Parts: sequence; structure tokens; C-alpha cells
Amino acid sequence: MNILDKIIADKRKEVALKKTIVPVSQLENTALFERETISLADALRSSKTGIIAEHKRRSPSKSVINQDLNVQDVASGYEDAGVSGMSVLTDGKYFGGSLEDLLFARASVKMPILRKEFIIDEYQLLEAKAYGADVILLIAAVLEKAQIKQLSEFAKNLKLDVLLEVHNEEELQKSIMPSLDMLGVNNRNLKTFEVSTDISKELSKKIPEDFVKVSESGISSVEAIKDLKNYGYQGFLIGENFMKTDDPGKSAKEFIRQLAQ
Ligand SMILES: O=C(O)c1ccccc1NCC(=O)[C@H](O)[C@H](O)COP(=O)(O)O
Repeated sequence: MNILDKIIADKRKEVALKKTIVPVSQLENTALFERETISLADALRSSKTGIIAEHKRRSPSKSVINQDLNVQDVASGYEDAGVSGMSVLTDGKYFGGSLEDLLFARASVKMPILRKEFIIDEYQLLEAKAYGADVILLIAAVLEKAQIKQLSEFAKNLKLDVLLEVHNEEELQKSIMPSLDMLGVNNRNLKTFEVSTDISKELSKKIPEDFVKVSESGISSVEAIKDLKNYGYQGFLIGENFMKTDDPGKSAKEFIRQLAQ
């Protein structure tokens, strides 16, 4: 069993339990459920930096990254730095995140927010909307084609943007469909945890032009971004590189200053 299989097995139990505690009607009756969402895909199309900065306390590959910060400060710092959007990990067991993190980030910033979660059920999309997300992530490695279609169409009906993540060509080919907004290539091999942007470069020519291309994970230099831009990437998801510092917003600001040079 690889790490993704373990996370998904736990997620199935978690979602089943949550459904017994918080009914759908309660999610649908929150104030944020009526909020007009902001498109991350549009922000990336019109942005110079394209950076999606992540709130990430810990991870299976790195253990603890930073547990000392509060999410409101991180979110405000990222917005002040001029990132195009923010990603908030909401998984508790493996990443130390929560839906409350998403709620606090939403209350702190106006920019588009991605709920970074292991989505397997429509219920989690209702949660995403109720807690203030604008975007959801679907991971092709853990979903059948029919599930990708069902979940992405459900998300679009909720006016949420959809970022579909792939790790290889097979996952890409099964996933291409009109209900997606962005196609993300994850540079982290989830079996070995090795990171290499080569996979983003390799898959770039196979991603149809209609989708915004996002390169995810293991990005720590402006040179890597300049290189990936040559392959058509407009979005760059960065977590650890900012979160390992005392002030992720300041670190993102300096990164963006160097990118502009
Ligand atoms: O980060 C991990 O170790 C990880 C392990 C298993 C599944 C997902 C994982 N990460 C989620 C992400 O997609 C990253 O947090 C995101 O792309 C940012 O990556 P990084 O810039 O390398 O922190």
C-alpha cells in the first residue's frame, strides 16, 4: 500500500463519519455557501507570477514543516506578497490541516483559495463551498474516469473551479474532459517522494491548450519557474519552500521580486 492508498483508506472512513455528524442541509445553510466564488483559472491566465502559495504544516514526505504559525497571518502575508491564489491543506491526519484553516484563510483574504484535500465524495465539495473555497483538487491517481466526471461536474454546478492533478500520461489521458479548468502535474513521485520538474516538462505538450497548466510540488527556485513558463505553465503550486521559513509571506514576496527581475 503506498501513501496515497493509506490516505484514501482513512479518508473514506472520515467522510462516512462526518456525514453522520454534519448533514448536507447544515453545509448548504452556511453564509459562505451563497458567496460568489473567484476563479483561480482566470487569475492565473491574467497573472504575471502565477504562484499558488500553500499553507502546509506537515507532510508525509517531510514530517513537520512549520507548526508555529497561524493561518490568518500566513494567508495575509501571501496576499500582500502578490500571489495569484492560495492553497489550504485541510487533511488533519497527514498534513495537520483542517476545515477551520480554510475558514480562517477565507476570512483573511480576497484572493482565490484552493481546498487541498483528497476528494472522493460530493460531500467534500459541499464542505469546500461551505467553508469558503473557490477551487477544488481532484487527484486522477485515486479516481476512476466516471468519478472525475461526476465530481468535476458537481463542483462546476457549485461554481467551484476544478484543478485535476496527474502524475503520468495514463492519468492525463483518462482525465481530459470539459468540466475541468486547470490540469496540474505533480512533480512529486508519491512512491519514492522524489521530486523532479521533468515530468511537468514531459507532459506539457500532451495537455490541450484549453486548460490552464499548473506545475505542483518541489518548486524552490525562480529559475525553475522561468523554465516551466517556457513549457506553457501558468500556475506554480509552492508549499514547503515558503512554509519552512518563519515568515512565509515575506519569503513569497522576495521570491516574487526575484521572479520579476
Ligand atoms: O507533500 C507530500 O509529502 C505529499 C505526500 C502525499 C500526497 C500529497 C503530498 N503533498 C500534497 C501536495 O500536493 C503538495 O503539498 C503541494 O503540491 C506543494 O508541494 P511542495 O511545494 O513540495 O510543498
